[in-house]
Amino acid sequence: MTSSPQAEPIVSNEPGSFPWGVLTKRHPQLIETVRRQLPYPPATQEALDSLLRTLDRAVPPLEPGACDHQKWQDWSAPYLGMRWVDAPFLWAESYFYRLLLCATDYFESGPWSGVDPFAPQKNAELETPELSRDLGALDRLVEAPGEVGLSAALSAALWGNRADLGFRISDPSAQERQQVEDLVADDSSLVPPLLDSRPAGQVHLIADNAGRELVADLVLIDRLLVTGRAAEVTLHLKPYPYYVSDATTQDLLMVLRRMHAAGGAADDIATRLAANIRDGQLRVQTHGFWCSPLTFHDLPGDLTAELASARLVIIKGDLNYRRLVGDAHWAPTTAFTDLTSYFPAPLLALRTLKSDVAVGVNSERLARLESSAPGWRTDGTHAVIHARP
Ligand SMILES: O=P(O)(O)OC[C@H]1O[C@](O)(CO)[C@@H](O)[C@@H]1O
Repeated sequence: MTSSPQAEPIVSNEPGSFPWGVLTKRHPQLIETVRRQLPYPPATQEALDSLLRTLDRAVPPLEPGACDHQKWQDWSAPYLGMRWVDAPFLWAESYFYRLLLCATDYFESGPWSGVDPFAPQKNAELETPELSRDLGALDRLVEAPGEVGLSAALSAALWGNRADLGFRISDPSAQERQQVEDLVADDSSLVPPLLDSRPAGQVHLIADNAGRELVADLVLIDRLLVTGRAAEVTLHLKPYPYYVSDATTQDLLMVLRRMHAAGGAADDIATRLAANIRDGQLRVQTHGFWCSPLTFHDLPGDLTAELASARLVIIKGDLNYRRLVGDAHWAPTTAFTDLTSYFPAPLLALRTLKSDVAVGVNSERLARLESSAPGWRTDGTHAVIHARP
């Protein structure tokens, strides 16, 4: 009998460690940013201040009557009352974002209902020169022939994951650091054979960030549909704001609008995708699970059934990757395929590394990384393409 690999969950109580920095520095900064960027009334400012105060105290319960209170009560019961940094990192981050939405009355009826506290940051990104440059470059990408075009679209979707606003809050220089094109692991050669068995099948893309990353994801989706490599695509978005820049339906609409406004190939792609949404070839879905503090080992039955029929599930970003393999101190040489054998469909993970989890790295590469690039796991310069047929 073979046993599944095991590892200790990542917690944040080691001063100076990456997760410690997220919980003790980034989260307070984020509360400040939200408070500054939107003109919240006094009661909301007080709720945000109160959340800020709890961050170096005990983890508080969700208010009774809050949306999904019972679910969060179940997920949170083991950790309420302990220090934030002693709880599993994955759970603590997720719960922080849930409390932030509570503090800003996101789920309450009233004037602030459904107002995205991260909208100013997301909107600003849509006006950056970097995004304009990405949109302008699409004119060349659409002309690239089959394999070259697919590979360029995959690469753009991979590196688009660097554009993550939460990450930039605590590390503003992250975008200036050079990306390392030599991937830490690269299974991209497995992708064409996975897609090309006939007839074309269903592809699902579990999205990560809005803005630049979502533009790249939409270009990849368009490419798959236009070239007949996917018969239909399902795009999974977050049902509500999460981890600062995670993409919601509202963000999708903003991005499509920005692409239309750019003209050229960007406009053509947005026009095709809007038509695909109208005719059902591109389905946009949200599910509460994507904003839960759980790993994909706990995918609910409806999502498992849906993903099981996919030809390929594309999983974007760092957080989804942590949820896929488990947010634990794996030995980096642990096989990606072993950790993901439970997943109900063939999968492709596109991730730039922005947290400590690392798997599927061969031992020579690992030795080189450890000696020459000590920040490789967390500084956003390195990336992996992992596939499991
Ligand atoms: O947007 P992404 O790629 O999922 O990255 C989010 C990541 O940012 C962090 O919040 C901190 O870098 C990680 O904990 C998380 O995995």
